[in-house]
Amino acid sequence: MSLPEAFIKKMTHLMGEKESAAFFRTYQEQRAFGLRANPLKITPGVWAKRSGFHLKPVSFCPSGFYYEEADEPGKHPFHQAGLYYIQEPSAMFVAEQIGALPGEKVLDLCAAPGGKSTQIAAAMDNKGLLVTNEIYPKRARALSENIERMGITNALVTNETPERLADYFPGYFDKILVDAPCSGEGMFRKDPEAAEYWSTGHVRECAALQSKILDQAYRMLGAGGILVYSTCTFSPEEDEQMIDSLLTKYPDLELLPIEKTGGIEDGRTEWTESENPVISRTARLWPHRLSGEGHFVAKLQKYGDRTAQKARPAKSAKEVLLKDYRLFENEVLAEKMKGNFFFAGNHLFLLPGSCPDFTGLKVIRAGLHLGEQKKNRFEPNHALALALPGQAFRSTFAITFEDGDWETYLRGETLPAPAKIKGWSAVVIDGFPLGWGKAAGGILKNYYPKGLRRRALKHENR
Ligand SMILES: C[S@@+](CC[C@H](N)C(=O)[O-])C[C@H]1O[C@@H](n2cnc3c(N)ncnc32)[C@H](O)[C@@H]1O
Repeated sequence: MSLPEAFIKKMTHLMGEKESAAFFRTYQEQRAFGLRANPLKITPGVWAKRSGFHLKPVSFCPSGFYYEEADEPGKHPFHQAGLYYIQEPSAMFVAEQIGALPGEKVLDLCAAPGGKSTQIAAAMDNKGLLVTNEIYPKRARALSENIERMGITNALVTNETPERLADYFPGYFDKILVDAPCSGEGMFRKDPEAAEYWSTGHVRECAALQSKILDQAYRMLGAGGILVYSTCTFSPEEDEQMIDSLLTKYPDLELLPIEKTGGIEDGRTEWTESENPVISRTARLWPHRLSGEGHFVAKLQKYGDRTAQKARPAKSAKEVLLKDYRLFENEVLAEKMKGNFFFAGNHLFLLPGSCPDFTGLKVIRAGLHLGEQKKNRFEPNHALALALPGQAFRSTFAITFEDGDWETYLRGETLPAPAKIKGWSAVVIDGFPLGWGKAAGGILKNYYPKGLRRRALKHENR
């Protein structure tokens, strides 16, 4: 592939002749492909055995695997069932650094399409609150779809600017990830368009934007809280220099060490003006040092005792309004749902535990979308099928990968149903829910969402 002249010159100057030669050689080689098993649905070990793909573990992510391009995991129905997320291998290192725990309040500020958010949510085991935000509406919708597919029930998906979010949540979060918009130098192999768009001016613009986003992240971080900053670019202006100036601007931030294995290297102190040795605590993932693309990661902590601020809790719907839902639940689900129910118009959600009042924020998904209250009846949402295990449904319509009915189902067509299956049934592939169907008179009506039908059958690497 062809690289911008000014980029070649800059990297050669920074790295020296010998190292830059090894670095540039990677652009002639094929990149590595990765996917991450979804522990909310299957343990990584079991997944590796069942997948049928050619998998090798990613050393720095316990649920991560390299796959071979010919495996085409984006076309497999297990992808639609949310058993894994296709993700560039180096990117998997970032969310591991957050160390999110069940019950915490975590923010992913620049989250679409959701690679890191889905990894963070898995670490939280759907407990606590994950605010996952994206500034652009279309990308926020893609993020929301991925949150749904992976069976995540503790997320508020927001479509806000960092400024508006910070006005709403000052000092609120235990942990924040800023996976910043950047000049994307580390992704030139994966996304050659980024190379066409590259210029030294664009690097400067990105750095200015990142600094503003970090200011807002700092405002939202509680005392004692952890902030992880990452980019997929090599430019020191967006990486070490960004962290150097952040430490000067906010003396109550401390740069924490990152454990580096599997070819991950220290950040380059010598590429900052201050040459502050602490900068070496940051991490660089280089394509010539490991099997993956370029990334930079820094982990910081705000001094002080853990005193993240509290917010007013969201108001929950009265039980009397849940009558039709409860009838549906009684008929279709094996167990009764507990927690804070919330109506947005006719749509019913089960909110994440300790969910704050989000009136006034642009929220496009609030916890688990249970379904829609229709006239005198309740219709389940796709998210409900994907959030529960196969055993959670009283009636299931079972298909297998081998029988091929999954293709008919993902195209949105009806299927012949055995007479014993009646009403709402979860369509399960090899035991894993894929979506809803409704059986009557020997036919299974298809409730696979229209917007997903076409996409479900073509390869997508988001
Ligand atoms: C590197 S991508 C995030 C990738 C994502 N974390 C993942 O793992 O899938 C950066 C995101 O920042 C968003 N973004 C762009 N401008 C922004 C801004 N001014 N404030 C916040 N986010 C912004 C982009 O739309 C993009 O989705």
